[in-house]
Order: sequence, then C-alpha cells, then structure tokens
Amino acid sequence: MSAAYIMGAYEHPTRKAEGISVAQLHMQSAAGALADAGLTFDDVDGYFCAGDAPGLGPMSMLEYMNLDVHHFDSTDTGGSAYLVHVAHAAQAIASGKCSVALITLAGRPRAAGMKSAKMPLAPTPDTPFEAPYAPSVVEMYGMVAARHMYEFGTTSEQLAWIKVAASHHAQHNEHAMLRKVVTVEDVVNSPLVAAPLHRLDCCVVSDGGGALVMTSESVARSLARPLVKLRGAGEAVGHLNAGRVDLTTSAASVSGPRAFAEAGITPGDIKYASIYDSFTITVLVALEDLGFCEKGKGGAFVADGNLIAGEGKLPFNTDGGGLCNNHPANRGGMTKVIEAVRQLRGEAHSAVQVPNCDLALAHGTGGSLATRHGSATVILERL
Ligand SMILES: CC(=O)CC(=O)SCCNC(=O)CCNC(=O)[C@H](O)C(C)(C)COP(=O)(O)OP(=O)(O)OC[C@H]1O[C@@H](n2cnc3c(N)ncnc32)[C@H](O)[C@@H]1OP(=O)(O)O
Repeated sequence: MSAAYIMGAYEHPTRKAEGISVAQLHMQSAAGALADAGLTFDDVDGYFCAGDAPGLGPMSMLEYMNLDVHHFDSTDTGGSAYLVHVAHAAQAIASGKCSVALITLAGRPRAAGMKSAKMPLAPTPDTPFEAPYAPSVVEMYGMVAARHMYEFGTTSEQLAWIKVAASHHAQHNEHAMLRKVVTVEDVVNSPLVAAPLHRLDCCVVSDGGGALVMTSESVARSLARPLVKLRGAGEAVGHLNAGRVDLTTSAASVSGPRAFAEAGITPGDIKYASIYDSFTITVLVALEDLGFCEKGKGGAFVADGNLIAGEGKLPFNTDGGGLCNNHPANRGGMTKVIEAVRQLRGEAHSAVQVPNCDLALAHGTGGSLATRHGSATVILERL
C-alpha cells in the first residue's frame, strides 16, 4: 500500500457547546484541521464521518460544508470509528480514490444534558441476553471490571492509577474539563456508579469535536508540516454474546497484532500510547490485549505511575484523555489520534512531551466490551 500521512489535526476547544449546532462543530473542527495542514476546503476530495454526524451523515455534511468529493465513507463502529477512518482513508488514498481525506467528529451531549453512563443501552439484535435488563454502558463495563478482579485479582486501587495518571497529564491542558490532580484514594472514595466502578473511574461527558486531514505522499511533501505516516492499522469486531463468555479479552487482541504485523514492530518499540478510556477498565483490558503486558497483569502494569509521562515506562493519554480532558460526543477515538499526532510532532505540552517520540500507537474501542464491540488500532511514525 502506498503511503498516507496525517497532515492536519485539530481538537475543538469547547467542552460545553451552548448555542452551537453539531454541524457547526463538525465544520469548525474541519476548518481547524485544514488550516493546521495548510489546506482549504477546496482541496478536500475524500470525506469520512460516523453516526455522530447530523442528518444523513456524509450526504448532509458534504452539502453543509460545500465539499465536492470523489470518495466518502460513513463506517460507524462507535468510538473506534475514527481510527477505522484513518485506515480506510489510507486505503482510499492508496487506490487513487482521493488524495486529501477529511475526517470529522462532533457532538454536544453535555449541553443536551445526556449522561450516557446512566442511560439504558438501546436493545439491538446482538444483545439478546443483556437487553431485557436495560443496562447502562457503565453497568456493562462494571461487569468486565468485576470479572477481571475475580479472574486475576485486579484491585480498585490498581484501576484508580489510570485516572491518577490521566489527571497528572490534564493539569497541563488548559482546555481539559478536569484539571485537578487526583489520588488513588480520591478515586476509590468517589461514589460507586456501577460496582466496582466509581465516578472517577468514568470518562467525562463533554461537547466538542475534532478533525484529521490525511493526504497522499506527494501532497504531504508539499506541505510545511511534520510528516506523520500511518505505518500499520488493524480493525476487528468482537462478539461476546450467544453463550461465549470471556469478559476479560477484547477485540484489541485481534486489531493490535494486525496493526503491529503491518507496521513490522512490537509493543516494546512504542514510545507513546493513546488508549481509549471510556472507563479505567477499558484501558487496562486494551493494554493487555495490545501486548504491553501479559493478560491478567494489567493491574500491576498500570500501578505506581507507570502511565505517567516522565515517570513511567508507557506514557499514555498525555492530553488527559477521555477520563479528564474530553470525550466529545461520547466517542473518544478521534482525540486519541490527535494527541498521538501532537506527540509525534513534538507539539504536546512540554510537561508531558515524550522525548524523541518517533513511534506512537492510538487505539479505539466502540460499543461495550461486555457484548459486541469494535476495536481499531493505528501505529503512526514521525519521519
Ligand atoms: C467503547 C466505549 O467504551 C464507548 C464509550 O465511550 S462508552 C462511554 C460513554 N460516556 C459515558 O458513559 C460518560 C460517563 N460519565 C458520566 O456519565 C458522568 O460523568 C458520571 C455518571 C460518571 C458522573 O455524573 P454525576 O454523578 O451526575 O456527576 P455530576 O453531577 O455531573 O458532577 C458531580 C461532581 O463530579 C465531578 N465529575 C463528574 N463526572 C466526573 C468524572 N467522569 N470524573 C471525575 N469527576 C467527575 C464533577 O466535576 C462534579 O464535581 P464538583 O462537585 O466538584 O463540581
């Protein structure tokens, strides 16, 4: 496959979008990413969005943004969709369908008063055993955490370290929703939302958006921005219903190895990792499944600050992640790629910038690990 590069990245600064529509958030994010790349709306010939886009997805947004594209894609795998889009944009660029691909995300659940952790999941054909109980998403992840504790002895304190690390990073992010540094005690003493997960084990509810611009190699080399190349990508859908009960292994165990094989590297080569963090347990399971540690050893791996930039072995989510910074539209995958791009360009906050960051991983999860879910992993390289 010929090379594709992420040349523009933009995270909308708002966290509460009063008086601004979802379509406007998409468009403002797109404008930010294009300006970052040094391109304009007229340069875009490929467009990617998911179910958060208003109206009929690409049809409505192409009209709204007055884009004339040769190729579009509205694959929706929840929070992992935007990492799938990165991979699909690269394929479209490689096959000559487009040379400047725009990917956008936006939403305003906070302004709309939605607390998805407290809302019952809509019944779908693939959740026949769970739907009758009308669980919320955090209750589904609570089951995963409880099972991980039962199988491997993982503790609430170990999970709490993930929020602690995110908060250490968020204190430096002027846009982060939660900038207060928290302790393990703060997390385990916060109210239980769905046992064993506490309020501070959860991501924030935020409004906002984000966008990425991917280009062909020839366009990339004509721009005055650092070259961030897609080196490998993997995607997978996990099904955990119909009697198959393994709540502690996710589809990251498939998407991760696929991405590493394509990139020709191993987890030990990764200098920075953006890991989808709807809840602390989402991170822990992904770290194991991506191969950063053995299955069952995630608790020990994340403890004692191992994910904190400058202190631990694997700096993660240095923008504060969904746990503290931003989980726009209740879908965090886009921000995972954006912070990885900042790290590779050397544009992360100086307090959290990883020295010589040349290889980064971004991982997205969509859906619920306790049932069906989509995983997408991308490995990015700074040339
Ligand atoms: C694959 C996937 O995994 C897909 C997904 O992405 S699923 C994830 C989708 N998103 C969610 O589920 C959102 C999860 N979070 C929530 O629903 C809510 O934040 C929550 C239920 C955890 C808390 O809501 P709440 O109990 O009503 O708290 P709220 O009244 O808003 O705030 C009370 C305090 O807690 C704080 N707080 C709220 N949410 C917090 C959070 N996530 N972390 C830390 N503190 C939080 C507030 O800042 C506030 O602090 P002060 O009293 O100091 O002002």
